[in-house]
Amino acid sequence: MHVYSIPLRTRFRRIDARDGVLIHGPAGWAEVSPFWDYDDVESSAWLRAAREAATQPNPPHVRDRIPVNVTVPAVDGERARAIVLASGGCTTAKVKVAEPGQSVDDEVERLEAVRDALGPGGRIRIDANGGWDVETAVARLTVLDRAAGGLEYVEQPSPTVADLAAVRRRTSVPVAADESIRRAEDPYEVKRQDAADVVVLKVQPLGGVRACLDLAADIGLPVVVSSALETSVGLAQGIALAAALPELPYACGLATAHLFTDDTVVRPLLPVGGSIAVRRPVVSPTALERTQAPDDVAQRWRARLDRLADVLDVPADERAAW
Ligand SMILES: O=C(O)CCC(=O)C1=CC=C[C@@H](O)[C@@H]1C(=O)O
Ligand SMILES: [Mg+2]
Repeated sequence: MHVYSIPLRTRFRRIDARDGVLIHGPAGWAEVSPFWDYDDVESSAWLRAAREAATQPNPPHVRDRIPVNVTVPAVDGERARAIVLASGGCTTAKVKVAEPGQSVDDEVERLEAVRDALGPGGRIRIDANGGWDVETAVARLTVLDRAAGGLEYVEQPSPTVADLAAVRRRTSVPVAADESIRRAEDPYEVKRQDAADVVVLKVQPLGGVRACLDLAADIGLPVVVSSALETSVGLAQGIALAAALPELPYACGLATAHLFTDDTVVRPLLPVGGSIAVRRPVVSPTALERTQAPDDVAQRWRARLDRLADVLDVPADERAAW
């Protein structure tokens, strides 16, 4: 197994460096990188996804390239513009909003800059990570929809499924559910409450590519595959899911290798012409050496991985092979 620690180019999700574990199995390398604020039971889904990737081949794919969005963190207008222009041809941008400590003016500036960089034909979606109450969301969406020159959708404007349903009834901007799917006890509640137009699926938190394919088939809503802010080893599972889905009407949030200063593979999964080629990237010994976590971080991960393996009752011989 390999424990990595890689600085991010810009602070994202209130973290400056990302760390996690790569485990090895008969089908290749796989990533386990639950955020540190997730408990062991929630994080065990991430290990379930990695065990699938390490032991089973990817399901058959129906497309060879995955259209992706550029992800724009909560940066100023100038940085936002530069990120879009350096995105590898992405014509859809996902812009972070509702960042603690920032104002609506910061968001307007960011969205105007992204629109300017994309041109009139580009698509802009925003992600509030559940940061607004319903009233704030409804008011903010009017302003931000105008600043962006039209929003494709808003991802998780408010925390609960009932909130999403309420926002959705009061705005013309389509609503996407992210945390209400990947952190929910019952992801189908979104469908039952008519709370979203789109669902965001992330392979690690939802327990693997096959679990996501089943969820997509059963929930009956359009799907966007997004990353969990992973190295290219983890991203490859998102790519595998996006490649296997029968329908893929939107660009996916899988262009996040750009947010990292380094990667665990020879050729990171980065977009060219706005899409990422479907392939499993090759882990290289030199990349592993470069991204090796300091001892204290590595020890914390080894202990955490053991606890997650206990939750899933992983046999000793399988653990030893990691
Ligand atoms: O969807 C994307 O464009 C990139 C991935 C992304 O935004 C996220 C990855 C991981 C954790 C989250 O805070 C965040 C999200 O909420 O979608
Ligand atoms: Mg999100």
